[in-house]
Amino acid sequence: MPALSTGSGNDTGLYELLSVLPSQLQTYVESADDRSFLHAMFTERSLHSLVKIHEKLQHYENQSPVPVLDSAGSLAQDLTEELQGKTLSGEIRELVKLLSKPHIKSLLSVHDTVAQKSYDPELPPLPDDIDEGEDSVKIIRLVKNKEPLGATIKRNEQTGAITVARIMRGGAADRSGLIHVGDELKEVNGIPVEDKKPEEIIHILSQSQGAITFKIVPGIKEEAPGKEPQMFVRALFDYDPEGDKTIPCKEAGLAFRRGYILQVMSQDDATWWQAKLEGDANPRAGLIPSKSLQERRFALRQPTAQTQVQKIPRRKSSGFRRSFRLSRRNKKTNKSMYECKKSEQYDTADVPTYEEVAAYRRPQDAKHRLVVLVGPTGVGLNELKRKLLISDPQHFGVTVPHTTRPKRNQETDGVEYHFISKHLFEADIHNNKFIEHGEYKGNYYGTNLDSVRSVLAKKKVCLLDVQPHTLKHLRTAEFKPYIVFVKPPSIERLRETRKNAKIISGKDDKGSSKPFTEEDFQEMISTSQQMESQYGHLFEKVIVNDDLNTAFNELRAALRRVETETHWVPVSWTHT
Ligand SMILES: Nc1ncnc2c1ncn2[C@@H]1O[C@H](COP(=O)(O)OP(=O)(O)OP(=O)(O)O)[C@@H](O)[C@H]1O
Repeated sequence: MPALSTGSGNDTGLYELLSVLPSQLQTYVESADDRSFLHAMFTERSLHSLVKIHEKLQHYENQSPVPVLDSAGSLAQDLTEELQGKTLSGEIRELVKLLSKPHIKSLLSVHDTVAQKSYDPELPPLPDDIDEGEDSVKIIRLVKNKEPLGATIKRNEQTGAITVARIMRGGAADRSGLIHVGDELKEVNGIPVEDKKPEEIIHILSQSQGAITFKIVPGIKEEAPGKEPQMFVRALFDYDPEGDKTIPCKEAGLAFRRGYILQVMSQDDATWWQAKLEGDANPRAGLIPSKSLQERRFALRQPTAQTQVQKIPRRKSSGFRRSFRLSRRNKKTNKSMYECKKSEQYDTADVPTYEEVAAYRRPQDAKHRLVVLVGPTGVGLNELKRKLLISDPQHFGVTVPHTTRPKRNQETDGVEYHFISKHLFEADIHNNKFIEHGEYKGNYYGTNLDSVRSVLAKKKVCLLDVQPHTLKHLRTAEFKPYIVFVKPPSIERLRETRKNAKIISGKDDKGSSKPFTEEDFQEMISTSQQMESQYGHLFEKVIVNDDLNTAFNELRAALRRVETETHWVPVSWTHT
């Protein structure tokens, strides 16, 4: 039987073997199935192709081809230069075009590397002034483009040594894997750094382009490379490193605005975290104040903030909503009839720093997120709610308020109000079932959590407008509120747009309406500013109610997106 090797070029021994094997083996194989299996296997096309490749490889191995030249790359370049600028035929133009393609250039470069057998990486020459007694040093060469290095340094006050303080995740230094926290910097581009201030070294680095050579004494502790962390937070405050005197390196800071989603990459340092903007293609992290640092900063400013908060007066002089926003099905419902009793204190314990969030998309059959509208009195919350209800009464719904006052003849329980006993109402107050409640002429009125639940249970979008201090209690996994702040336009635009509008008078108990006064406009704007500064971190959407139809369309579109698209919500809302 021939050996499984074909030897020289045209020898077809292996093919012959493949063709005769089934008949040769026939006498040893009894089962017809096995025989047909063997036949199919030996006539299989892929087996024949493999044998062909084997043949070719053997052929070239025996020939031991050697490259004709080892500088195909430079030859191609010379040829291109020679041909350029001459009157060329179509074929030569095509050749020039081919030779200029990066893939061909790379292929030729690989060819030359193999031909020259120069497989070792090219290292920069070692500096010849290395002191024998010196610690073992690492010479690192990084090629720097416009991107910063992504590392911060510090000076040890006792020894004067300059060490790497932190490596920004995803930055150039991090990606190189060559520089680590704790490494001691000896030289940058041959310039000793021992007697230099960190700012001077940063200056040398920022001036350097192209290859930078570092002489480094490796630190003892090296960071273990970790997986990219996946913690996302919503920033609840604005941050600008330019104005931050305490940041170790302004250039390394990451600026952000309240509401931005940040991906936290490292919390190794208790004071300065590293983060990048969510969705940013740039892998390099920037420094941001850690949660605890921001809390400390807030606490230092707190005494003034606290007095300001407590000073916010009640509706009559401040413009905070004077009423609970109850269902307006009955136009006669007097919206100024009751005051908020207990919830005027503000919870100042919550420090707006960061809130951990996760991406959430409402499953098709799940209940809708509660839509909460907030804004100063007279801004147009009821008008917007009314327009939404009219636009799609099957889709949107509002809550029915509870009261202890006796039902009137024309009223139906559960339509204008849920009429309940004082005893029951007080029990519900005790059990924290009221979002807002108040008393008027000896009767209680209020918006009960169960009335929100009953709208949501009908698979409707529940529209609720509340005073902003109640938001905190509504922010639960059950309601997943989408909070929209409706804010007034400029005073000039208020004068123009509200010419025919009416505000419910706060001066009498009857809730009679009157045209807006200049004082009403000013109050609306200042209350809006107060609300935004105090509760702005809770608002997911801000709409300026300038032109009513534009504001309505913006709100409608935002609500559609809430129903269908992915949004960032507090991570606890996504736990089942
Ligand atoms: N963009 C707008 N342009 C003109 N008029 C408007 C606009 N938005 C609302 N209005 C009018 O302003 C008045 C007050 O609006 P609305 O009652 O909706 O305010 P509200 O925020 O619910 O106030 P309140 O706190 O007093 O209940 C109404 O007459 C309304 O029609």
